[in-house]
Amino acid sequence: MLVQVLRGERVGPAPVWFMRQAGRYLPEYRELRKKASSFLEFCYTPDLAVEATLQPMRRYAFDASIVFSDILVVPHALGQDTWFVEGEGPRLEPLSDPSGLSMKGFDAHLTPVYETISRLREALPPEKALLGFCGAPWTLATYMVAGKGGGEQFPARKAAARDPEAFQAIIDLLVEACSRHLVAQARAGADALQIFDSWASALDEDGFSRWSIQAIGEIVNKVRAETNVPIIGFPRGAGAGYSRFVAETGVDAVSLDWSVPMDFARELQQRVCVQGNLDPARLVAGGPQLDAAVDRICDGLGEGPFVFNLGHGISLETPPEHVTRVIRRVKERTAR
Ligand SMILES: Cc1c2[nH]c(c1CCC(=O)O)Cc1[nH]c(c(CCC(=O)O)c1C)Cc1[nH]c(c(CCC(=O)O)c1C)Cc1[nH]c(c(C)c1CCC(=O)O)C2
Repeated sequence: MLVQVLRGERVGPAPVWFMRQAGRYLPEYRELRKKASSFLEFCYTPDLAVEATLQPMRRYAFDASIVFSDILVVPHALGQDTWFVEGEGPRLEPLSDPSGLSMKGFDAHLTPVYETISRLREALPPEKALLGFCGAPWTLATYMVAGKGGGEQFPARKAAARDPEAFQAIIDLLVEACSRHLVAQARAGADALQIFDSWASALDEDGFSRWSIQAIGEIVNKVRAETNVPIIGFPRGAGAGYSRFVAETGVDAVSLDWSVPMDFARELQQRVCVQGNLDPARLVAGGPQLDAAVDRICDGLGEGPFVFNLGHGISLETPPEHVTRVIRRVKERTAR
């Protein structure tokens, strides 16, 4: 069902899944997480990654499942030292010379992710879609250059402005790597793919054209040449830039952050399927304001091709029962 909707059909009730639907807000994940000494080891252990992916599918009536992995497995597979500090987030050895990175050994490094996907495709009922994903080149580059997240991605913006040719070389390598990674996920059994440009918001207009739209457009072309699975783009915080993103990248669907106004979302929906865009803070807070926000999104977008989702990843603080309540409400509100 998710796949038809991403291709532009309107089906009722709307499919629902949540970005980061697996993970630390679930007690069963926190328990499972103890079985690996590091987060990356967890991601590269198919038994654990399969189980973490399935946990929210057992608890909730989600229509789609997203493979448990991380966007930073790509720089790691290219040879950049990458690790996660508990309670802080990702750390990488800041990239000084991209010539140290290479595609050699890339596929072998990521084999556990593909094995996780093929096992998941077998374990999930056929009506539940399985999503593969990658980070967009710009977002990956922000972590690779700075060695961590945060700070409005100043180090990467500075690097791109100072030496665009050198920065382009990093982006080109990432276009190649992300395309390979997405195609391999589709071949392993992913029914749809999402490209997370989580830090698109940090770019000015020229930067957005070159580092987000152009790079993602190239990935879309490369992936389309090899598979026909639908592709969702998520240029988080792109604002008015969402229009050009939709027109120029060729994505099948666009995921909207919570700042996108409803009228604008409906305009975008004339061209592609839209996904979104509940503020994760509303999901944490719960109560009548949550119901009202869910209704507003369903009523505004439910008539066209639409996937209900959050405007960004689920918060750690989310009470699990609020998720049940939202899914039920979306199903009622978008039924026909
Ligand atoms: C920017 C980004 C990252 N990773 C991801 C993005 C893009 C989406 C977004 O913007 O949030 C994507 C991602 N990361 C993870 C998933 C799969 C799980 C799912 O969606 O259900 C997905 C799709 C697991 C994860 N990735 C991470 C965790 C938490 C670590 C742990 O459980 O030990 C999980 C479950 C760690 C991670 N990974 C990353 C950060 C910044 C962090 C630290 C912040 C945090 O802890 O939430 C990089």
